[in-house]
Amino acid sequence: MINLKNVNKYYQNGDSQFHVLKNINLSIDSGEFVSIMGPSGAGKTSLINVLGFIDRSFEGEYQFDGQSYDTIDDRTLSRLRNQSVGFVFQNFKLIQNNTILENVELPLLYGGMSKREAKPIVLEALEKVGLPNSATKIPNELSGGQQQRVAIARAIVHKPKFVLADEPTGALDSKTSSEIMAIFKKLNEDEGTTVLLVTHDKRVSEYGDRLITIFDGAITSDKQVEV
Ligand SMILES: Nc1ncnc2c1ncn2[C@@H]1O[C@H](COP(=O)(O)OP(=O)(O)OP(=O)(O)O)[C@@H](O)[C@H]1O
Repeated sequence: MINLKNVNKYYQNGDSQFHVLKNINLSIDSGEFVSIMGPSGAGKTSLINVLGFIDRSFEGEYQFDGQSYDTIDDRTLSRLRNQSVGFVFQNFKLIQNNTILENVELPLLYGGMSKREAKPIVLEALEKVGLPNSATKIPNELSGGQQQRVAIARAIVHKPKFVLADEPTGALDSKTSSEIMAIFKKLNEDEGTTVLLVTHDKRVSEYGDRLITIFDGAITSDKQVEV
């Protein structure tokens, strides 16, 4: 599904260039659960931004489902992003003035669905993340762990090709982190959801079936995790 070939990325800082992604070659198949670990500044977020069709200013090739997308226009790219990727962030990024239902329905409405059509699909997604009775609440009425469940529901509601989770447990205590990771694991095992997860936390990374380590902009190891 995902195929990065010789990807290099540079940030321009005035006159100097910073080489943030170094010759990245990476293939990820549908259904995988991949953890990406590396120290702060290693380039994890930069890599996620390339993988999630947010950043296209890189050298090399990104083939997605066999197609190279570097020549498509910005509007098509953003449609591809909306349809193909579900994002989960460390700080949830929910819209505080909207209800949980309104937060989770957004990817479906972007895809052209009516609110009436979206509602049962949203309720099913909330059920999957263990929040069956929260649709009319607002994010502030929920705990951090519950808000992250809402963010996961929003990320999966439109059945994207893959979910990108950037430090999804970074703001949570260890018990809540385990609960959140159990949801990702269940989605991966029961629904075949492809999960790409960035974390600093070794215990969190162990939920994945494959562990990629990135150091100084380069992939330094990439291996299946023994069970
Ligand atoms: N827009 C930018 N312009 C210049 N340098 C940047 C920019 N964004 C990131 N960097 C630098 O690139 C390096 C990698 O950043 P990146 O955010 O990808 O790392 P990371 O592994 O995600 O780190 P963290 O775990 O702290 O989030 C860092 O040294 C950072 O300072």
